[in-house]
Amino acid sequence: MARRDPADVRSAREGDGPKAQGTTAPGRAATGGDSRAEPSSWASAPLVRIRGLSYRRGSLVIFEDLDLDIQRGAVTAVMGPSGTGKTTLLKLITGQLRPDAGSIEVDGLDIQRMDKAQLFKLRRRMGMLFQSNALLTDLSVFDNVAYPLREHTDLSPSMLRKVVLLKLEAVGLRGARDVMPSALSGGMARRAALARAIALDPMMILYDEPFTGQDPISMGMLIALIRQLNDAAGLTSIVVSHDVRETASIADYLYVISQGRIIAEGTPAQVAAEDSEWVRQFMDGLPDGPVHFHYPGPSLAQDLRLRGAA
Ligand SMILES: Nc1ncnc2c1ncn2[C@@H]1O[C@H](COP(=O)(O)OP(=O)(O)OP(=O)(O)O)[C@@H](O)[C@H]1O
Repeated sequence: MARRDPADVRSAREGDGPKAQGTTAPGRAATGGDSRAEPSSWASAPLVRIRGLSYRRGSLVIFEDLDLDIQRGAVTAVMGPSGTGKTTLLKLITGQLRPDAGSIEVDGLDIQRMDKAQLFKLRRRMGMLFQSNALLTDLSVFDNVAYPLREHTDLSPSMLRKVVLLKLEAVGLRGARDVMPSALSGGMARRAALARAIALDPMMILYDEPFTGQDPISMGMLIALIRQLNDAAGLTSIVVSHDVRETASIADYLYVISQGRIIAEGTPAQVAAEDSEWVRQFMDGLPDGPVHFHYPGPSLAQDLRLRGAA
């Protein structure tokens, strides 16, 4: 797959990229026909720039020669079937995993060249919302949000209190500050974790499956919140998800990943108009298609024969 430079990405967004028609292999599709305006901030260098990324787990190829940009000020969604490597991508961006090949730059810094101390410093500028929320169960909502501030700043108690209350206000949980995590609903727990993720005013926030396990009301609140926080706080957001409709509703730009490669990218309207069978299977939730139901392995007959022989 040819590598792109930012001009190619902009070109794809503007709809003049090559359009893959009914591909039978996962090729990248940059599609056209969108009317959504491109934020002016996208003109500057991307906040995250990934080039030629390859990553394996044993013999399993997770990414192969992947190029991807996260534009400043935008909500970028990375979507794809379960097990396709979305969480792995977030771990690579935050330097928790090291690529086998390729480069990952965050805010102009090559994370492979950073030592541990530099990585920790960079990670403080990135808020992460985990699938599990990772709230500290022995601490109240207030103290969970205060935790990173106590760890990483010298704020006075009164200033710290103000910051925590403002973060809780932003997610609608100021009134629940004394509640313990075990007494929170799933949606409230996710919002408390979000308040903690923004406690240190990160430049970027990474959401790992933020809508999983949420009822429709909580999901609606989260969708609105992700967009509002991004725009009001001047954040850059990466949303990793397989919830197609919800994610597309707030994203400025989408990447669809399958089998280690980007199979489509563009604005939600551009990706929705894409007609390759790989993209359609994912976007329309089709059980049959190029992504197979069965995990790769020997045929059933072979396996049964082997078992019989054992
Ligand atoms: N620690 C690990 N050791 C070995 N393989 C792993 C490990 N973590 C993840 N994998 C494998 O890497 C692949 C990508 O996993 P990852 O969790 O990134 O996928 P995902 O797209 O986030 O999935 P989901 O949508 O289900 O959360 C999967 O096949 C998974 O089994």
